[in-house]
Amino acid sequence: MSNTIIKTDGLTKQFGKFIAVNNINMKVTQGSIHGFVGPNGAGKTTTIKMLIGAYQKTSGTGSIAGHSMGSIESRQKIGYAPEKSEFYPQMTAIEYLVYNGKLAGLTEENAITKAFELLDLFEMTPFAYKKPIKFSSGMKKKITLAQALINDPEILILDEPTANLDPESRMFIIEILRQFVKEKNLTVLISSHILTELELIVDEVTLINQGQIVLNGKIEEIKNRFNQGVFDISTSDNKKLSKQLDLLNWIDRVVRTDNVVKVFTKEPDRLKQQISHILLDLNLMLLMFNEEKITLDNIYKSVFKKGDQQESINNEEINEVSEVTE
Ligand SMILES: Nc1ncnc2c1ncn2[C@@H]1O[C@H](COP(=O)(O)OP(=O)(O)OP(=O)(O)O)[C@@H](O)[C@H]1O
Repeated sequence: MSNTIIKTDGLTKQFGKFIAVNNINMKVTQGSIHGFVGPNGAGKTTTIKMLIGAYQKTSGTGSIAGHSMGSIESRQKIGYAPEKSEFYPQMTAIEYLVYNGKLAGLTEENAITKAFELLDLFEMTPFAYKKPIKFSSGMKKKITLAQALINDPEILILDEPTANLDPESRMFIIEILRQFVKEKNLTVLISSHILTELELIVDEVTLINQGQIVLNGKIEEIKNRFNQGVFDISTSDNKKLSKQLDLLNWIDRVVRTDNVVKVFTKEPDRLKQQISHILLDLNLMLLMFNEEKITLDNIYKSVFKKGDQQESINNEEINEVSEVTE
């Protein structure tokens, strides 16, 4: 049984006449890593700022762990790391973390203990008494994340946490997040315009474009929905196999190359069920049978291509794809 910890209903934000976030329905499951993905200007930061209570909504509702978005109770549940942190020029890393810990309601003693624990976790202990303003972007990002974790939040909201980082720092941060989710049942909402790196860690995803949600759901369900039904098959006689498959009206296309028969079908399960009978009838030996797995990146590309053609996707379609199982 999974619970929804973040939920929005018709959430909307207008800046003057411009609708930055347009009537979005979004669900995030407790204990999941949820990718919030869309191109630049899609409305990710605006949505996040409403969720953390930094922006007033124009209309709609949002709840965080059962509390109204923006309320003190909801804010206490959240740790937030902005895309770019502002550091006070004179503050050292430890002072910055303790200051933020106290702002989040910790006693000085607890804030100090927690700050040193987090510096250790992010391998930043040697820099405790140095000033973050002078750090590299990777080091600044680690301090920003440590700040977001200082009050042991239930929900961590990260705006572009790995933007402008080298691959090693990205993997380091991703690993720490993975560890936290596993150990503390933390829910993580990560916004990014790059899907490939998120693909490794996210359980769920929301795709947003031009202020509207295009897709919201669990990765496996989404992948199944977009399942292409493309198979690579190799047998002792590929010519014979492709001739036979070509005769079947539920097979859309068969392409034979030297070693492989590529098969396209809208009925992938039927092919999986029947392939052994087909081979037996033809007296063929199976050498390879692979279903091409669709990547999240391909889904992203196909969804945004569709979005471009349609300008926007209407609400009925959004409801059809908004299915994070409760
Ligand atoms: N304070 C504001 N006043 C007016 N327009 C704004 C304001 N903040 C954001 N916008 C506009 O709202 C839209 C969504 O911006 P937002 O920053 O939420 O996008 P984003 O998906 O986070 O993009 P990025 O990945 O570039 O950060 C953009 O067109 C942006 O120009």
